[in-house]
Amino acid sequence: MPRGRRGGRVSALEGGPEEAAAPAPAPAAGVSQLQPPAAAAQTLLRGIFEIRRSSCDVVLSERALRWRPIVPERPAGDSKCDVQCKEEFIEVKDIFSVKLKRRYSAKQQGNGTLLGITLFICLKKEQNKLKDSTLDLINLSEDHCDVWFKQFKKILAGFSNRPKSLKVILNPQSHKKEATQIYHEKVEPLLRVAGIKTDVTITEYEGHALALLKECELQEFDGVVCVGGDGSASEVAHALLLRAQKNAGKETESILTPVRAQLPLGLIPAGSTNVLAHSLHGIPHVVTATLHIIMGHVQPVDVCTFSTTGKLLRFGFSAMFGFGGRTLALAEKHRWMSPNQRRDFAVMKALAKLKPEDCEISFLPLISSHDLEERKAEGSPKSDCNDQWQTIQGQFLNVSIMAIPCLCSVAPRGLAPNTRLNNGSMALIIARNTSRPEFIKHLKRYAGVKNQFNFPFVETYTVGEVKVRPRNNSGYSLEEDGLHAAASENSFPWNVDGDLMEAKSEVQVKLHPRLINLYGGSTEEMNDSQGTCWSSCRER
Ligand SMILES: Nc1ncnc2c1ncn2[C@@H]1O[C@H](COP(=O)(O)OP(=O)(O)OP(=O)(O)O)[C@@H](O)[C@H]1O
Repeated sequence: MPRGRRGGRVSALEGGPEEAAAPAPAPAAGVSQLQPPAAAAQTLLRGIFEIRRSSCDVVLSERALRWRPIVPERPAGDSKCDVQCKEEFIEVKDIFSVKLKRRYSAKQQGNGTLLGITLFICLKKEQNKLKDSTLDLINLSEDHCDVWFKQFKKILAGFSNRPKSLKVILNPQSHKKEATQIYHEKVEPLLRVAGIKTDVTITEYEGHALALLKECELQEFDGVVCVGGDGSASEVAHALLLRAQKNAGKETESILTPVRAQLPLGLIPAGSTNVLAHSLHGIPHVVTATLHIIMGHVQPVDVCTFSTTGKLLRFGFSAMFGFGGRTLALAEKHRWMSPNQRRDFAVMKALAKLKPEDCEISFLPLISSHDLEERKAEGSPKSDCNDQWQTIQGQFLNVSIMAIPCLCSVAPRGLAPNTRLNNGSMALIIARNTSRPEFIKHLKRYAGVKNQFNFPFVETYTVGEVKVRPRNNSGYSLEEDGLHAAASENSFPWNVDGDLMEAKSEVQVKLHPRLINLYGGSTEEMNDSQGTCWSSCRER
């Protein structure tokens, strides 16, 4: 029974004062550079566990858990030892749960046989992906494991930014109706392991999330999670922001300076398009999104208000007018088709009927950070806005106004690659009237990585506010496209985060920096990451 023998060896060391503060052994030659920056942190516990079938000397400090296989000394010294003795470590901040590991047999009653401790870890993988993993620390001694278990629990309790209770809103109709399955198979098990309490509402109709969040008690929750696509995510974000205005005693009809949402929002991608989750996490990956929520990674994100004649229509993150709005209007009229089918059909139909919108577009340009620095150096006012509205008029095929990069499968760098989640500006991308083949070329360019906007008919601006005023009062009629559907008279379709918004006249889009916190890590930071210390240690 090798495990028993190892357990016996451990018990010789366990429980005594040496467990709490023994000096760390000198690192083997060539290993010291593997030490994380926290190497000097105070040792909390030291003991012996079996890890991946090797008996290891294990040291827990405030910042990291390190282990090194114990190899019998060889009288003549042996370079092989260097390889075998290499230290590995995980950072304590990557642990999201700890459990006692037990074996249960059919005949056994009670708690089962203690085998050790299991740590649940969040690993960074390639392409912004996060993955859950476990690390077993095997030791059969109840007392030994109890000391370590309590210490891990204490450390985890110190992560006050991690949610303990979440309100979950799930749209069972998203995409091909798989949101419920995704939640139960991939999300809920991880939330359970992390000890997070959940209260799940399955939406029954469009607008249910909005109605629910208007009234429901939210005090007991640390955050809200939406399982669905962009339409659901945007509805929940809008609802949280409306709720915050109401709580702050603000008039919700005409908001000039909205207050921030009180609770962070987590987005689990389960829709036909998952642009919001994709932009937030750099990848539309359910486990990644769930782990960001569990780890309490929070990002402040810029939000826009959409208003007409001074009245707030809604909050949102991105909008398209013209081709983007018409395509969505067509797709919505064909909900009976599968998501991919209706998207392709709508794009083809809108391209076939391609026609420009006669509009006036006014915008407030923002000064780039480079120019701002120059201004500061010259002692000019610090404002990043030049307060000078600019106006352009003409025939436009599409107008995109985006506060976030809008990453999606057809545009891996995003529909607005030059903006960031919280850089305090929006991208205004205008496609003026051109031939259909040229416009298609422009659309196809999104699939590449560069020169998306390198066309004579495309203009891009960095702005803080935009007003779009259609000059043709006849509005948009779906009947024109032979669909015989009742479109609202004199209204124009806007695509706001994948949701259809109809507006009769001028729409004003205003950016509000960092208005909502979303659960997610910084994608820049994640892209830079070279993987966890643990995995990099193992690869060396
Ligand atoms: N039970 C329901 N029945 C019908 N519609 C619903 C229901 N629950 C929510 N909705 C509405 O469905 C709309 C679209 O849902 P969602 O965005 O989740 O999925 P999707 O359309 O497949 O994805 P995407 O918007 O990313 O293309 C949302 O605006 C939401 O209000």
